[in-house]
This record gives sequence, structure tokens and C-alpha cells, in this order.
Amino acid sequence: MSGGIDTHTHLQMPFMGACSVDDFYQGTKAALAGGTTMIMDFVIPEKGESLLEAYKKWRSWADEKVCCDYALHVAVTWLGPSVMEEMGELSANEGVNSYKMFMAYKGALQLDDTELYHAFQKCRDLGAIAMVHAENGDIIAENQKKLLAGGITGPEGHLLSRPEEVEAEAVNRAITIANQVNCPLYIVHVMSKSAADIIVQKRNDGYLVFGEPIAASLGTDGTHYFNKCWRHAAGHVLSPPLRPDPSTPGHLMDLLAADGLQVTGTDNCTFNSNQKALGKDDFTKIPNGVNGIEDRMAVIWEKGVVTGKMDPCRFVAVTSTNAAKIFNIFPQKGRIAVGSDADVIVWNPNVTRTISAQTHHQAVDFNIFEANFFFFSCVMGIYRPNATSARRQVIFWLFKLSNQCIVLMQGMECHGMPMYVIARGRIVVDEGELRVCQGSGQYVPTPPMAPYVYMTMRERERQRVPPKVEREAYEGPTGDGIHMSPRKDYMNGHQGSAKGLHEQHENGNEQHFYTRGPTQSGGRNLQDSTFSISGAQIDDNLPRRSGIRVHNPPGGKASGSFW
Ligand SMILES: NC(=O)NCCC(=O)O
Ligand SMILES: [Zn+2]
Repeated sequence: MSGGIDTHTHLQMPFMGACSVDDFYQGTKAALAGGTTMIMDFVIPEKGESLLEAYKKWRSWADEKVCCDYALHVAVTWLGPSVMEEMGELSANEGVNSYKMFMAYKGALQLDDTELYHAFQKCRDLGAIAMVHAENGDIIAENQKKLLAGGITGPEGHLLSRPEEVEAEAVNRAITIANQVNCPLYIVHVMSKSAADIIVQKRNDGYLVFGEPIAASLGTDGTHYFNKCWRHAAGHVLSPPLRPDPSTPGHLMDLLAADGLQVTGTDNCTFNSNQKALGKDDFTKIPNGVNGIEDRMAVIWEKGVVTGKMDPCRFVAVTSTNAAKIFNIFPQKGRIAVGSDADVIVWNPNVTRTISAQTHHQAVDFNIFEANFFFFSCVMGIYRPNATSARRQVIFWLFKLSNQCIVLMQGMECHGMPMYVIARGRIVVDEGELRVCQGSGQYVPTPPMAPYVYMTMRERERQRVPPKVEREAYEGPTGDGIHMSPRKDYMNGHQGSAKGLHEQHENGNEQHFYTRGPTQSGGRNLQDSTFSISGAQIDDNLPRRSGIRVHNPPGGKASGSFW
């Protein structure tokens, strides 16, 4: 098969007061061990930092260490004329065709909707792909404060502060904003059923959006945040979080098989126990990130092919070919053919392997696919592991955590692993033996205007010319005779307003009943209401009659006045 392409990694990334422990050497070595022959990492400039400088920094870190080929996405973490200019330069000269915007991490990486709009517009102009981390950062920030104030400081707070709807809302908003400027959109790390369902629904409606579930969201779930072991729970902290609904991985895999979702990455961003412990008293300080770079291919094979949800051809599409097409490096990558790079894996579906942090090639001391912990109170008696299959190789470690509790750990068993891996023609895994060479990987430029993405977009754009109505010029009176409010216009922030925002009566009293702006022509917005929660009425200031006798009201006469 074609070598895997991991679309989403964060190797040696400085983040949340720590630096991810899998660097460009260890991370790419582990990638190759698992059958991934190319990774796509993210340049994340600090607010105010030059995008070009950050890009060069990432290149210098990666070039000397990578064992496999790599490309770079660049994050847009702030906006300004220089950022726009540098995006142009990166796309024209440095082979960057994808920019990632964060809708979360308020006060740090997050962009607001106007900024997203402009960033997406720039991507569209460049023929690049806009990527988003879709979570509502404003809501998360408020939820975090509330949870901490309520005494929830552990890793479960991470999940509770970022519920599924907070991801789904942002996915919907990002797609809506991108559509205003005809920008193709790529949603990174799809973690929940509802977020994925929105992508599917929008794709069915014709929106150009791609969804990337990751090994973590396909292979495990968020029940682990409630684990009694702090390290275990914190080991699963990433954003958006894994979802506690155990049917989530299966649902995401179904969509991946049916092309509702298209590509897979890992968001590999690994932190050791001591680094995770930065948040031991406050879940908002736990460095976000999990492993996956080594196990992605095996996990997707196990949960997708072994279960019969997808065939090996679809497996190649979602682990390699679709990524190559979206990021415009097909057929150099993602294909076995004359002229393509010799990135090839020979997969043996008949061997089994149990995932474990003890045997993986990553630097990190934890593995989320080895995280089936069972807790037993000593008083409940002795645990007898009930192996479901004779072939099953199960490794158990017993830890006496306290007088009350014993923990047993069991790794995920995977059927299938690469026996041979060839990266750009070099045999790097030979009968399961890893033989990598530091610095032998190459930077792969990703040119803009991927036909797979932009062919349809350009055509749609051509057909979507706004329907301007040609009219005779308006000849009637303008403005004169209309009472203008001396106050600021709610909509435009300048003096004077269209009638309807505030009504002014002959007695000079201003009325503030309309909560919505006027229509474009200045009329009252019919969606508005004169209902006031205080019970006030629009005509409260008018002189009142004590009552109005209605002589022949509908429904019959009343004996007295009723207003
Ligand atoms: N995802 C995550 O938890 N860590 C890496 C940074 C990011 O992609 O948000
Ligand atoms: Zn990420």
C-alpha cells in the first residue's frame, strides 16, 4: 500500500508552558515504525510574531531531524497587513497551501469571527485551504471559570468545560463563515458525533468542507476523564476532548468509511507525566495533547478494516491518498506509480500486536491506546482477567494505588502491522526491524490551487455573481422631514438614525422599544416586538383616556370599559 500521510502533528511544539516530547526525530521514527511515511506539522507563531520567521524556525528544527518527508501548515494566530503579506509569500515561495485558524484558546491563539472571515478570504485568494480548530473559545473560558470556582480542578473539568455542542457550534459557524467568501474549509480533529454530522450535512448541501477525525477519536473515548488515576485521566487531555459517549469512535469510523469524513491525522502532541502535572491543581493548565503518530494506521485498520466497515482501498484513501489530493501533492504522494515517490508499505494483516508505552517507539511515557484500566476495590475480591480470545496477548500491570484500589492495564490489540516500510526508496522497516536515518526526510512543498479542492470552487464562484438589480435612480425626497435622533445610531455608531430605531413623539420623549435595527430601507424591522419585559407599552407616555367603550366588539358587548 501507499505509505501513510499523517495530516496533523505537533512535534517538539512549545505549548502551554511545556514542549512536546516527541521531537522531529523521535516522532518521525515512530511514524515510520507504524507505516506513516510523511507527516504534516504545524508552524504556530506567537501573537505578533512574523509568520515567515516562525516558518523558518520550524524548518530549522525539522530539517536536521526528520526521518521521513514532511510538509508544514502555518497557523494564523493574529491578523494584520504583514500577516496577509506573509501568507502570500509563504504560498508563493515556500510551498505552504494550508493555514490553520483557532476558534479556541481565548487570549492566546483564538481569532474572532471577523478575523476568521478575513483569514478565510485570504486563503481563498491564495488558493489555499483554510483549516480550523473548531471550538467556541469564549464559552469554554466562562465554563472553566465556573468549574474552577465550583471546586472542579481535575481532568474531568477539561471535558465538562468543552461539551460536544461547543464543538458542533463552532463547526457550523466556521462552515458558515467560509461559505461567505467561497473558501474551502478543512475541520481538524473532529472529535464528536454532532460535529461530524454537521460536516456530513453541509457536504450533502454542497459545501466544500473536509473533516479529519484522528486516531484518538477513532480509537478511544472520553470516559477516561473520570478515571480515578489523575495521570491516566490527564493523559487523555486534548482539545477538543474525547467524548464520553462510547458510540463516538464507531460513528466517526462509519462516516469515514462512507466519505462523510475524508482524511485522518493524529494531532500527535505528547507530554510526559511531569509535564502534564503542570495542571495537577487546575485542569486548564494541563498541556493539551496525546499520541497517535505511530499507532494511527494500526488503529484505523483494526477499527475500520477488521470490523468490515471499510475495505483496504478505502483504508489507503483515508490514511494517504485523500490527504495527498487535498494538499496538492498527488500523485507524488498517496499513490504507487512510476514517477511517484517510493513511499510504500507492505502490510501483514495476520500478525497481532498489543499497543503499549513499554514497546512503542515514541518518547512519551504514556499511550492512550493502552488505557483500558479497571478499578476494583480490594473488598470486592480478586480480579480474574477474562481473556476473550486465545490469541489475545494481554499485558497486565498491577499497581497498588491505595489501600482501596487496584488498577489493571491492557493495551489495544491490533491485527496487522507493516513488515516493510519504504520511504522515498529507502527501506526503513525491514521485517519489522526499524532502520531509520536522522535528517534523511525531505521538506515537501504543497503548491496552492489544488485541483481536487479548487476546481469546483472556482466554477461555483463564477456562477455565484451577486444578482445586482439595475434600476432608475430614486428621484424622491431624501432625509428631510424625518426626525433624527440626537443619540448615536445603534447600528452605525454615528449621529442620527434611520426612523424606527428610536421613535420620537411630538412631546419630545424618545421611545426605546425597538431592539432590532431597521430594515435596509430604514423601515421598522418586523421581526421586532414592542413587548417589554417590564410591562411598559409603546404608548405609555401618551395622554390616556380612562377607558374606551367599544359599542359592538367582536364576541359581544361588555358591560364596562376594559382598557
Ligand atoms: N489538540 C491539542 O490538544 N493539542 C495540540 C494543539 C491543538 O491542536 O489544539
Ligand atoms: Zn493540533
